[in-house]
Parts: sequence; C-alpha cells; structure tokens
Amino acid sequence: SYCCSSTSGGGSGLLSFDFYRGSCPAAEMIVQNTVRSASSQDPTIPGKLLRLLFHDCFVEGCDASILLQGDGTERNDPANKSLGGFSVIDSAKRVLEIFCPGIVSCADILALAARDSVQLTGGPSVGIPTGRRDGRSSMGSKVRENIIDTSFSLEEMIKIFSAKGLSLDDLVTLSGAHTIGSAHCSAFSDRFKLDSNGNLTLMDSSLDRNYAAELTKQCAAGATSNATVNNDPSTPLLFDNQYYKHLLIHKGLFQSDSVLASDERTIATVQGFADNQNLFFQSWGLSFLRLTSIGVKTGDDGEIRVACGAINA
Ligand code: HEM
Ligand SMILES: [Ca+2]
Ligand SMILES: [Ca+2]
Repeated sequence: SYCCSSTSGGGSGLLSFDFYRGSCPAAEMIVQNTVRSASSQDPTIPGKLLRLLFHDCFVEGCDASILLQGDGTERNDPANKSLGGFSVIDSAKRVLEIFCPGIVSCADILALAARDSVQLTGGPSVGIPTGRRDGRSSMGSKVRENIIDTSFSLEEMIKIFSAKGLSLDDLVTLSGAHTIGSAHCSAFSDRFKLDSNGNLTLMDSSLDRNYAAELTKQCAAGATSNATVNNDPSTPLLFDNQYYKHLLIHKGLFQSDSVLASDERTIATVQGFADNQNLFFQSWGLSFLRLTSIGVKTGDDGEIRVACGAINA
C-alpha cells in the first residue's frame, strides 16, 4: 500500500488512500455527486475542472492556490483568465462544511473533482490518495514561469515538466486531457495571421488544411472575443484516445499538441495511444497520480480552508 498514517508529520509529503475514512467517510461521494450534477447541467464543467487542477498543481503544487481570490493572485493573472469551474469546487466545499466542518481541504476537493471529471466523460477511474492541505499564498507573478504557453517548443515543455518531477511520457499522456474541453480563438491564433479583412489565414503548414479552414470559420472576424472551439473536433465530450488519432493526421489544435506527433522522441508514444486506448488509460492513471502529487502540503504545512476562495482568518 502507498503509505502512511494521517498523523501530522510536518510536511512529510505523504498522502494516503481514503485519508478521510475516519473523519469524513462521505467526502469522496459528496465531491462526486457535486461534479456529476453540475456537469449534467453544464457539459463544459469536466474540462474546466481538469484544467483548473493542472493550473493549480503547476504553481506552488496541488494546494488550491489557484482558488484564492483577490488582487495579484494566480486566479487573477491574465494567463488564467479563461479558467472556470470555481463554483463547482465552492459548492462541494459548502456541502462538506455542513457534514464535516474544517476537515476536507480545497486542494483535495479539486484533485478529486478532476479525477471524477475524467471518469464522468468516459475515461478511466483512478484511485488517488488524499490528505493535501491548502496553501496560504497565491501570487500571480508565479504563473508565467510555471504554465506552458501553446507556442512553446518541446524542449521548453520538457523543462517545465521535469522541474515538476514529470517525465516525457507524462507530458504526452497528460496532454491527452485535450480530448475534452474547448479553447478560445486567441489561444491558437498564433498559427494564423490576420488578413486585411480581419480574417485568419493559415501560417502554420503543419496543420491539416481542412481543419484549419474549419477553425478560421469558427473564429472569423466578427466572432466574439469569447468564441471557443472544441479541443477535440470529433468527440469533445468524451474522454477517449481520439486526441492522439487527430495528432497523427495533423489536427492538433495547439502547436504544443502538434509537436508531439512530429518529434521523434514522442511520436511512438502518440502512435501507441492512438492505436490502443487501454494503453492511454493505463498511462493516464499513473501520470494523473504524479500530477496530483506535485508539491503537496501535508502534516503541519498549510491549513484546511473554511472557504476555498480565501485563506483562514
Ligand atoms: C502541455 C502543455 C499544455 C498547453 C500549452 C495547454 C494549453 C491550453 C490552452 C491554451 C487551452 C485553452 C484555454 C482557453 O482558451 O480557454 C487549454 C485547454 C485545456 N487544457 Fe491544456 N494545455 C497543456 C496541458 C494540459 C494538461 C497537462 C492538462 C490536464 C491534465 C490540460 C487540460 C486542459 C483542458 C481540460 C482544457 C479545456 C478547458 C475548458 O474546456 O475550459 N492541459 N490548454
Ligand atoms: Ca497550487
Ligand atoms: Ca475526445
């Protein structure tokens, strides 16, 4: 088994499965029910929760720093303005504060909610250990250096992933999150240029022409600035291996997606996942565990917030 007691160890970094078994046995069920009901009202929720977790874990570890509100926080950094799903975490927390006040961290709620989002959309169900505690700081200035931009080279992506203890396989596997959810036109407009009519024309020859034409149509001049396109053009609501199949036929939305199918260090993994969904799902389980373990605070570190948007008084 994974480890360990829930006694405070002063930041030992160890989590344990079913950490809340004694203190709040319904915790995981309450999160799951909240995510399920929110997603049935709004199918864009699972993608939002999964991306929210990624952006939390890459800045100060998986400590819910992304949820803190206020001037100069991560959440208010321009690079995070397209994040969503906050209200789902808040409502799970409200229910948990009624049943088990002061027990379940926002960091665990977010990790569990992202896990459940994958399962709800048809992906693998992954048991993850809990016991994360909530951070007490959140600085917008730390976002840029830790979050990958769509224009990054594979080299630059590897650098950031390895700084988090994640491998090249983790990078290819976790990028598979783009099998669900959507993106604002501005997120990939660097692959196009604006013509004199304000319309986009293709600059990046690594993109399939018909797919590019479809994207320019959806993002044409006059489309509102909050226009979005699906990350996965064929099964946007399903967590499947279609993302990898698209990469192989030059239909990766971001440059950072496309590069995975063109670099010889990653193409075999992409091919393997495209050919075999079970392989992708198995790998997802391992990589997701590593993602949700980045920089966790345990023991005496951090706190259990009363409300996810603010540190305790
Ligand atoms: C490796 C480099 C990555 C880059 C450059 C990247 C970039 C982006 C961008 C620009 C968007 C669109 C945001 C918007 O315009 O609304 C997006 C969406 C998304 N990303 Fe990533 N991402 C990366 C990795 C990941 C990882 C590791 C995960 C999770 C494990 C993830 C999960 C998602 C999800 C689920 C969405 C859809 C969000 C929604 O529907 O609101 N991404 N990503
Ligand atoms: Ca964080
Ligand atoms: Ca899909």
